[in-house]
Amino acid sequence: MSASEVKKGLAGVVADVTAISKVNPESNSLLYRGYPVQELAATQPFEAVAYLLWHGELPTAAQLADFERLERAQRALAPSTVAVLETMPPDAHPMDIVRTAVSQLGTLDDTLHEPGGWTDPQLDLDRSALLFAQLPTIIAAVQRRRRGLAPIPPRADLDYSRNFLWMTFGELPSDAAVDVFRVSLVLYAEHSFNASTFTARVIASTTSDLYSAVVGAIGALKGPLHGGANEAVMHIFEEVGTAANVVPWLDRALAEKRKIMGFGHRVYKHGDSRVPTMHAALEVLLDESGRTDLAALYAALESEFVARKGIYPNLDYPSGPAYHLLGFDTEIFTPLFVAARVTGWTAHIMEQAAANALIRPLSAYSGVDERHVPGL
Ligand SMILES: CC(=O)SCCNC(=O)CCNC(=O)[C@H](O)C(C)(C)COP(=O)(O)OP(=O)(O)OC[C@H]1O[C@@H](n2cnc3c(N)ncnc32)[C@H](O)[C@@H]1OP(=O)(O)O
Ligand SMILES: O=C([O-])CC(=O)C(=O)O
Repeated sequence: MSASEVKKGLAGVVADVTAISKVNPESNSLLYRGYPVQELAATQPFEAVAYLLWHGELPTAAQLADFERLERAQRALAPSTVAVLETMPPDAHPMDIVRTAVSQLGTLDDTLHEPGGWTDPQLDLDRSALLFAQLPTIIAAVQRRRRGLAPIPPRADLDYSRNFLWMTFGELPSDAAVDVFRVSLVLYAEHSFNASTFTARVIASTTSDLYSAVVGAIGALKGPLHGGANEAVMHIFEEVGTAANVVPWLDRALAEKRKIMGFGHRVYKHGDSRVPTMHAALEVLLDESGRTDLAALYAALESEFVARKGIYPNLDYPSGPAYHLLGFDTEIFTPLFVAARVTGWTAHIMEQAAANALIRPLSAYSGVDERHVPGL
């Protein structure tokens, strides 16, 4: 294997098949189990999208009701999970806290000790549902602790999106704002072999357990070239300040060869299929809040960067400011991505396990030629 054969970053490499989602950069479309993501975002509760990703079909009304009952019944954290959250330094990055909490959930799962329990398909489905139900409780508690506030217990009379916002803020925004949050979760849920999902599949391919694979995926998502970009976008807005500052700021940033967060994508080169839907959702919040300054800054940075580089916004560009306007701290944005993407990750972990081959590529050696320890 020579260095010239290397596909740096595995760019363009088809690593396996998947029936979970199809990203098509030519038609700028994204299908979850065959359904256009825009149609799901317009019509489905996030619970139904999770069900679709795991089972391959949208739930019937009875199946959705059963799943909602299960999800609502599992939201409360074990006292030991609450204790783990409380021992973490309050100023630790929320992604590190969430990663640690998921790892701790793995230690509570006795079925991992059963013969074959690590990769049992039914147990993996149960574990996926548990993570789905508990991540909002964990993330809301982390957000509140950052503000010196006690956690708010989950409310079984509220659906997933409403309960998440309730546990975080102790009040509910307008129905329109709740819907923006739901739309963001649907759009973030799944995106084929992105870096965090591929990480999860690599870990699953060793026949390790689902919690370990999700912990690894969280680590991969944290990076600003991937999920961490939604947080980084907000830092950029803060740094630029106003729409009038965009041109001089961009002159400097590009001269320094900085990456502008929230723009560019490995697969989509003509725009991200999810951005128009998320941008429309963001506009609802911009209108509600009267934040014409942020709307102007958003538009100015986008048009100036696209004009100069021909590189388009990705989903993190509209999601970052949307989460800001919903009231989340910037450091909580990527954990929100975790809560959404755990659905896709776990669907992929189960798909990998069902038709497994150890993922172990080759490398081209570029070190020194063979040599020998002196004196031998
Ligand atoms: C939900 C998600 O995870 S979406 C991705 C979120 N990540 C970001 O928003 C981070 C900013 N974007 C980037 O860093 C990149 O666009 C990536 C990592 C997402 C994709 O990268 P790749 O497919 O590897 O493209 P690559 O980095 O090679 O970019 C190609 C060229 O465009 C430039 N480029 C790409 N994105 C950007 C950007 N956001 N700002 C400035 N230049 C950029 C690169 O510098 C490179 O230029 P060069 O050919 O002169 O060296
Ligand atoms: O597909 C990717 O490489 C990154 C991305 O947009 C996602 O994970 O949603």
